[in-house]
Amino acid sequence: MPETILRGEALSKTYGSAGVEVNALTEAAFDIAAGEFIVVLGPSGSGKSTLLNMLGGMDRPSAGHIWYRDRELTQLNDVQLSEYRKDTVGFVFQFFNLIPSLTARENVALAASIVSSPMNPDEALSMVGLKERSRHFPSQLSGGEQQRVSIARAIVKNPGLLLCDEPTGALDSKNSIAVVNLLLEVRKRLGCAVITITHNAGMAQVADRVFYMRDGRIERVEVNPAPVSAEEMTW
Ligand SMILES: Nc1ncnc2c1ncn2[C@@H]1O[C@H](COP(=O)(O)OP(=O)(O)OP(=O)(O)O)[C@@H](O)[C@H]1O
Repeated sequence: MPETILRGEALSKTYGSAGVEVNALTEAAFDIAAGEFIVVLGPSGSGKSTLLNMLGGMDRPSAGHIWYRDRELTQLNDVQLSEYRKDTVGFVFQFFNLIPSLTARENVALAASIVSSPMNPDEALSMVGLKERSRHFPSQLSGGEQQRVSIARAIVKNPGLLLCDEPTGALDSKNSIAVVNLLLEVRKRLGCAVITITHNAGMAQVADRVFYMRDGRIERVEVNPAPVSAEEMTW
């Protein structure tokens, strides 16, 4: 039985002050195992990003508890939470967020330079199939290639957790399938849990489990009895 690495208990997040409060997340509870691939689906405003922000230590819940392995994130001080974000969590964003003045390799090497046990940047770029493009700047790469560099930047940390916010949102179907394929490959090679928000319900076909969110709640969780490969997905 794979080890549970993330656990949430009665997790809630309220934004705003009295009178104009938004309950972005309400009493979310979950267990996520090492190596699991979780897809989070839900309408706009249903709380997907809020949930991801809590898991990545980018924000703190208003109530409830989160554990990463045996550390309760909700008990960490700001410095400890920043260490957790830096060393444990890889982030992949919709619009890549690469530093335009740095080459692909420099973007990856910069991430490697600030963590405690990084992978070799060239190895990370090889894993995403971009070793030969390592001297290119982001503007010299296609969207799909930029997203692969951003995945290399996330995995060079050797993260226990890879959090993706609409990783295919800016890509065409061919590049989207390639990115999903890569996320599955990374999960297999590194054994990290992958949690990805998407508006493309097709991605649910590759997931181990799908979290369906609505009005700030994890409305239901479905186990996928037969996850398919990225190539078999209908996009
Ligand atoms: N910093 C904030 N201040 C105030 N309200 C916020 C803040 N962040 C999110 N919200 C509100 O919380 C609710 C959930 O937002 P969230 O961004 O988590 O939804 P989402 O499912 O990720 O949406 P989308 O698919 O559009 O990105 C929304 O009503 C949103 O307006």
